[in-house]
Amino acid sequence: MAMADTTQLDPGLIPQQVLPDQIPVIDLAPFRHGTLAEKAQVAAKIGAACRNTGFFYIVNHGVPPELVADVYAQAKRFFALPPAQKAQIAIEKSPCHRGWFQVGGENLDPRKQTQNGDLKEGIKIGNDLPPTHPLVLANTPLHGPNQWPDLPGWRAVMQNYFSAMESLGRELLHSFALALGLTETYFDRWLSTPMTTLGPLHYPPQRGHITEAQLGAGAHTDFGCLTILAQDDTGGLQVRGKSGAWLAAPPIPGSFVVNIGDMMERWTNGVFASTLHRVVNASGRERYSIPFFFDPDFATPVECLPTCLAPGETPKYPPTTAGRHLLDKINESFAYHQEKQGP
Ligand SMILES: O=C(O)CCC(=O)C(=O)O
Ligand SMILES: [Fe+2]
Repeated sequence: MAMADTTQLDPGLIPQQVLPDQIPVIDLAPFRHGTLAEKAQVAAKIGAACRNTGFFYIVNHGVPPELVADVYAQAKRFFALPPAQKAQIAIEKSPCHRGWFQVGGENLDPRKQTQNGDLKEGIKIGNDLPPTHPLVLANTPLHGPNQWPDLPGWRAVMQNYFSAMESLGRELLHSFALALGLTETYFDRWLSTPMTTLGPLHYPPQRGHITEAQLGAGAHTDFGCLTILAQDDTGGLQVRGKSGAWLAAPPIPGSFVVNIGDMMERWTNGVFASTLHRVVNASGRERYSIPFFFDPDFATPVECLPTCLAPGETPKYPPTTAGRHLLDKINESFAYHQEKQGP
C-alpha cells in the first residue's frame, strides 16, 4: 500500500501483542441475568482486571449493535462537515465544556507533545441540563446544556446511546462495588446527576515519521472513574502493561473496552489501576472511536473507600471531590479551559 510506505513508526511506538490475561474479555451476560453466585464470579474477574492493567473488554453488554452503528454513522456525518459548520458548536462557546474541538484542541500528553496537541478532533456531549436545573442555577461547573449540530436525527441517536451507556456505567459500578467488598449499590448514592460524557472522536490518517511528539492520542491516564470505549476496526489503541511494555488492544467486534481512570484509582487508594494508554493510528486510514466517560455527582467526596485501607496503612491521597478532581484534569489538557477554574 503506497500510503503505508510513507509512514514510519518510531521503534518505541510498536506494541507487543496482548496476552489474554493482560486485557481479558469478560462476558457480562451472567452479571446482567445470572444468580448472585454468577454475579459474584463476574465481579471477581472484573476486580482482577482492575487490579492488574485496569483494562478489560466486555461482551454481551446488552447495547444493541445497531445503536452503536448509528452512533458511528452520525459521528462521521458531523466530522465530514466543513470546519465553519462544525465551529458553530465550538467547545470554546460553551460554559460547560460541550461541543466540538478541532484537531489539536486536546493535548493528552503535553509533556511530550510540546508543539501540537493530539491528532484528533472530537465532540463532548454531556447530560443535557436546562438553565432552570438547580445545579445550573447554582453555576456548578461542567453542568448545563449541550450544543447540538443542525443535523436532523443526530440528537436522538446520541441521546439514545448516552442513556444506554449510562445504564451500563451504573451496572459496571455495581460490579466494582462487589469486587471491592462493598455492597452492590454502594456507589448509587453518588449517582443522582452523574457527570457523564459521550465523546465521539475522529483521527485523520497520520503519515510520515510518527513519534511521541504527536500521536493520535498522546499517552495518558483517563481522568475519571470509568471509561467505556467503542473503537472501529482500524486498531491503534495501546495500553502500558505492568511490565512497562506497550500492549496492542486490538478491536474485538461487538465488544467495548472498559478502563479505570484516575478518580477510581484515587478512591480505591491505588487498589484499582489507572493505566497509561495512547492511540497510534499508523493505518493510513481515518479512525473513529466513541469513548463514554462515567463519573459520579459533582459533590461526591473522593476519599479512600472503607475496604481499600489495610490495617496500619494511611491513605495515599488527600480527600477531594469528583468535581474538583475533573476540573483539575480538564484544565491540564484543554488550553482553552484554563481560565475556567471552578470553585
Ligand atoms: O480512541 C481511543 O481508542 C481512545 C481514546 C482515549 O483514550 C480517550 O479519549 O481518553
Ligand atoms: Fe483515554
